[in-house]
Amino acid sequence: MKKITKTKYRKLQLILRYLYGSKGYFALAIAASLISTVLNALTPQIFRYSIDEVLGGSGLTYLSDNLWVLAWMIVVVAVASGIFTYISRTNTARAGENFAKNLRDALFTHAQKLPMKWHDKNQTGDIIQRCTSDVEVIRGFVVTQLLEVFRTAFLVLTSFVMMFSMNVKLSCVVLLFVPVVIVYSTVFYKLIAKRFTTADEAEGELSTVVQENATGVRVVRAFGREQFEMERFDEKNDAFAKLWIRLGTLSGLYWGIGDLITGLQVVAVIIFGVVEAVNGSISVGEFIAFAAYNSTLVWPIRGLGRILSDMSKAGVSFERVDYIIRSQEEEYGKESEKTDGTYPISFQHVSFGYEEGKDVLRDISFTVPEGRTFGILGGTGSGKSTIIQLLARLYELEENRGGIYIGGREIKEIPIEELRRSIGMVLQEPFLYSRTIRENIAASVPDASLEEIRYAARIACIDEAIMSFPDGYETLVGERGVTLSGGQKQRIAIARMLLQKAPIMVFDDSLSAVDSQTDYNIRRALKEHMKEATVILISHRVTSLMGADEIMVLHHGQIEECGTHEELIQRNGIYRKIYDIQMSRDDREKMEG
Ligand SMILES: Nc1ncnc2c1ncn2[C@@H]1O[C@H](COP(=O)(O)OP(=O)(O)OP(=O)(O)O)[C@@H](O)[C@H]1O
Repeated sequence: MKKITKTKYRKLQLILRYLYGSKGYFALAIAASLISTVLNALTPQIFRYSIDEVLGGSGLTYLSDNLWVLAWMIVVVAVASGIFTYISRTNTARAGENFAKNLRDALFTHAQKLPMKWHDKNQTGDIIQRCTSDVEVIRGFVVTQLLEVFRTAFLVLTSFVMMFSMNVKLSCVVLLFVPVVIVYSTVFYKLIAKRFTTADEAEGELSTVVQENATGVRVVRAFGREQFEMERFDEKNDAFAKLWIRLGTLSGLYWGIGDLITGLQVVAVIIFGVVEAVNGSISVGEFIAFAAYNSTLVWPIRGLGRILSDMSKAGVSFERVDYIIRSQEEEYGKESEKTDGTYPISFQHVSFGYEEGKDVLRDISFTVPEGRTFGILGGTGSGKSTIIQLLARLYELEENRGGIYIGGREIKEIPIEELRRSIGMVLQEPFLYSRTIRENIAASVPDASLEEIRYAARIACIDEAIMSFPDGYETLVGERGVTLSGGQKQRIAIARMLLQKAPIMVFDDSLSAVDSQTDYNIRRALKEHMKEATVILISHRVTSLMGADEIMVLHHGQIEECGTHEELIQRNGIYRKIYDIQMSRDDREKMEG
């Protein structure tokens, strides 16, 4: 029970937090809705007067002679009620849209700050769904259901006050049905909530399949996996449809039983009302007004069930959205004394595993003096990328598992933005936005001039290729623009990183898609123009690394050898073996000569 109250409180907190900028609209919507409810409650009283006082001829001669006054009263009440309903609806829509916008903003911003470990655990399709359809469900809850709860509670209160003022016995008959409807709604509320969670999860899985196939369309085609993927989609689609059919069946049952209860309530009011009227305890006008109140009550109370069931959906969506909001952001890093302006890198006895008990790096120690180039060579899965992910704190090093230092400061002590600003990275699989080439290169420095952009592109040996496109640097990348080769993408990513002018530069196998000659040209240009940077070069290719000041050979997460190219060649170990395999005699002569 305590837990339920706590989660309900949490939901309320969530709503209030993101209602900023729309509380006024919301308050106005509630006020207008309440006024319109009171106005609606007046109409049966006008009927009652018309019947008892005018038709019954028991007095109020002015009204008997001027029936049009009553007609006008009904019209005025209806128009006023309409105006207030309009005010309520428009303000509700404003409040709802504003709320949804705030929530989407918060989710997007928060998701940007969540650690890589979190992203590894959560599927993209599911995250997208939480940020879109779940937000919509919550918006619906705030806009419609929450307001409806206020309105229903007020309507029930007003109607019962009116009914009790006319006939207590008959009012008690109506009152008896209220708990029945509420109990039955709550039972369904629980059942529907459970099925909705399953259906929502299935939707997440379906979105993931669609998203994977859309992004990996080339792989699917290249491997002729269309049939397999279609079957996989059909399976998920079937499961999803079945869940919604089951949900529909349950809803059908809910509405059917609801109709039955409503029918019984109306019948009970008619039977008891007629008996009371025959006994003379209620006038005809009162009976008709009573029936009118009863019928205005029936739907909101029935609606209460719908609201509760919708609330159950919203409850699930709240949990799903809250899961993102509650997830811990990356640690920002403590404010410490400023850097001394140097950027040597040092790893001291670093061990790391993505999962507990499965270390992918074991006792790694090395130092890269400032302005030097450090090469890392190793087979796939040997832990090369992990080293740089730890350096940029994309993954956190656990306590007592070694230390990573830049300029003598442990990286945990460096504010994360400062740390990442000082490390320029070109990742193994470069990501380019569907924007122009200029915008893609300038992503690291949005206000860079075209001249600066072109300078970076020249070092990355891509300027010429870009200029050969009809739109040059304004060429669009991606689906609506040019399709770039893997090597072109890599070089654009290199230019983007160079523009950042970071004191540390990391190339994670980022020249793998360019030919040996271009690889060589880029490295030469880099050496010439970026003399001061501390560079980490990761590669499978010995030729890419042989110019480095020091080379570390990784094998299954451990350091196998370390030294300059010449030292490693002379040592006759694994480096020498790789060198011999990779280089044909001709190549060797070309490189050495
Ligand atoms: N996000 C992750 N979650 C779990 N395991 C991971 C993750 N990233 C990498 N690994 C595992 O860690 C090990 C080292 O991976 P890493 O990417 O550092 O290797 P690598 O040397 O860069 O390989 P490659 O040259 O193929 O890129 C691999 O066994 C890999 O499966």
